[in-house]
Amino acid sequence: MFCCPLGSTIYVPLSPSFPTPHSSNRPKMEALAEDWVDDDSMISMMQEVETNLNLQNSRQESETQVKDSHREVKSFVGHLYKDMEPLGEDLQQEVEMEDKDLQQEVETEVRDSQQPIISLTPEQQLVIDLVREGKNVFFTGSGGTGKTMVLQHILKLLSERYDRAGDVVITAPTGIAAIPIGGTTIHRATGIGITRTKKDFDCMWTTAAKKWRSAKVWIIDEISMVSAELLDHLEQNLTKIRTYKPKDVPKPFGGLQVIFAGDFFQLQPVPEKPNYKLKDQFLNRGLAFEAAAWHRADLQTVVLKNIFRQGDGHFIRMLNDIRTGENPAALEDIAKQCSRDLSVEDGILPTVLYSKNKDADEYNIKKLNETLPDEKDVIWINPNLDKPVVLVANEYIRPEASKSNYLYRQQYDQLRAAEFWTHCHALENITLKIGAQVMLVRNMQLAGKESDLVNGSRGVVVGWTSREEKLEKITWKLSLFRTPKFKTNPVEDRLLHIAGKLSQSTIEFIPIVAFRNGRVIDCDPEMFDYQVLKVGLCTRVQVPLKLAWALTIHKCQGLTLDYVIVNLKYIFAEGQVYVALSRARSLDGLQIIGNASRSYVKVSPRVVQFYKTLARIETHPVTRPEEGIAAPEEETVEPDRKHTLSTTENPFEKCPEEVFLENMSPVICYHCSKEGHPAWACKLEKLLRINS
Ligand SMILES: Nc1ncnc2c1ncn2[C@@H]1O[C@H](COP(=O)(O)OP(=O)(O)OP(=O)(O)O)[C@@H](O)[C@H]1O
Repeated sequence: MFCCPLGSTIYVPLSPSFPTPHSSNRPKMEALAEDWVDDDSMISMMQEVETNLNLQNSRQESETQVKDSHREVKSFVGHLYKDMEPLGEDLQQEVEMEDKDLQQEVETEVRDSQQPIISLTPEQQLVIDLVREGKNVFFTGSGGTGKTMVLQHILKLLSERYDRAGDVVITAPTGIAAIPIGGTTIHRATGIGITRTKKDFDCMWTTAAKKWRSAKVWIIDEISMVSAELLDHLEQNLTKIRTYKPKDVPKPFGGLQVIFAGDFFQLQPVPEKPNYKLKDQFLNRGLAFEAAAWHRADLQTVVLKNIFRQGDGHFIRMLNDIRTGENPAALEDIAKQCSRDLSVEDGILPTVLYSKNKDADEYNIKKLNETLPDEKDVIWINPNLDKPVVLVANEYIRPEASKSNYLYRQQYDQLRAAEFWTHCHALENITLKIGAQVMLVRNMQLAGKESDLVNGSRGVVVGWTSREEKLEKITWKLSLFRTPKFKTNPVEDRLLHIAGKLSQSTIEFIPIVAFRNGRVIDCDPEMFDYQVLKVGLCTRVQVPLKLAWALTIHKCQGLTLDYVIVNLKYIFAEGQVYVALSRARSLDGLQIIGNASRSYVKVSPRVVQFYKTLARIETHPVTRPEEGIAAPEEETVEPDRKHTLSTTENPFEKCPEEVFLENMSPVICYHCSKEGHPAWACKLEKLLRINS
């Protein structure tokens, strides 16, 4: 017995009856049942919703859509299975003789269906254990130590523990960082919008107070880009919002469990320029660890030490020198080794990283316009397809409340307004043509090292295959698979999974992409999901590609790039050189252009000081890590305060001042820039001085 591989729920399309903010050129949307939901129940649900929403005009249209799409799914699957009788041994041999290539493809499918298993390092496991114990946690580490991956494990754990919408608030300072973890920007989650003055934080009371009162956990990824001033203002408001009974004792963050992840040696918040016309201007100053709120939170700190992105110890050491600023000349050393031009391998050009958006955008458009396919590299299936093809995504919204119409509408509106639609890494429209330089925007989870295609893997469009042709191929592979030779179920699952994704997309032509590791694959439309806990799911179905002639350094934070040119022109920010260089997997795939002066390596002394202090307060796992390549020791200071999993100490409960005294050394006032006191105490200090 077979079932459609995508689950068992109903997708509601973003249709004209529920206009979206950006629906202008979206194709006609289909509603598709993923499993065998009978037509009548689905239609009656749609009827109910629409009657209540006074959308009678669209009723007939939706009904037809539902019927059409059901018919489509059924005929689609029927089509796949019509030739599914197992082939006899003779016929099988004949097939093998006739079509070795196809046979190989099937074998690849078998291999790809075996998912690699990732085992966590002790430090990564420790983070998860501390979160499970309900501790406030900050975990950090160089680029590529698995911070994002650990967050994904944490999210899984928390989704099992909490079952109400809004229990876990997942945020990051930018949309680009928030979307991959299924989160939203801090400004949006707290309802403060664009903050120009301190008064703007009052919006939290009107827009988000109810939500924050019932929240249990707050996650912030890329914490290095959150300013101390922002964190303090939010924490003060949160504490007030959540301490509403007179007898309640105020707790840090109003008693929320907070989880912060990030690397302060990477990109930092941009302070606002003072505008003296604005009264009480919000200036976005300081780094998060300088906030009073940080110290109040009594964070358990874990430093992830094993780097997985790069495999070459020498490169890792040089990157670390640049990261910590210990040896800025390492930039010149890398530049010496990487100043040669990277060769064009199988038509794949390296991605150029620019500091400025304008440079990256201009370069991408110029290159797309210039690109003419090199005949020998092209797999032609339709000569007209040397023209650019615009691939338009299909988008679906799936609210969770299917019983209450009022709630359904509320959830629908919430999902429709999600930032996901603007920040999803797969674009609403993408224009490609043969020869276009592209990169993956999601991990392909294929087995074996050589098949490792991840978010950031570079390739070139070498041809197109039609959806029709693809479906025929899948049918053929399924029939081959069902011979005694290929018995394992994962292959069937995988093929049906691909078929399921195709059924959710109206994209007619699918790009064939040759990647640097030699794999040539059809980049089928993928489902990009964005789950709002207990509210529902937004899904964009699009090919997982984006143009990759150029990117900005800010947009590549978090990516692994295997073929990259770093343009050092206009490098301006602290941590920017490190972020750019640490995207590369190896020196072989890295080129540096521009004057590689050590003066470009900018590292904040406050960050250096902070990481020195961390060596004293970090929590250590009971055993030492064994996997990955250990980053060079950042620090020679012997840890004098080792915490283990059994630590129960909570200094804040004893006396807040003691916490500040213990951690005094990194505290710098973002208000007056002096060391030794947090900003909120600054005014107090001035007063004391005047009084004395
Ligand atoms: N325990 C592990 N075993 C194998 N691979 C791992 C492990 N942890 C992380 N990785 C891999 O290392 C790569 C980098 O991980 P990830 O992007 O989570 O790092 P990061 O610390 O968030 O990097 P950055 O700071 O640059 O954003 C990913 O491909 C991830 O799958």
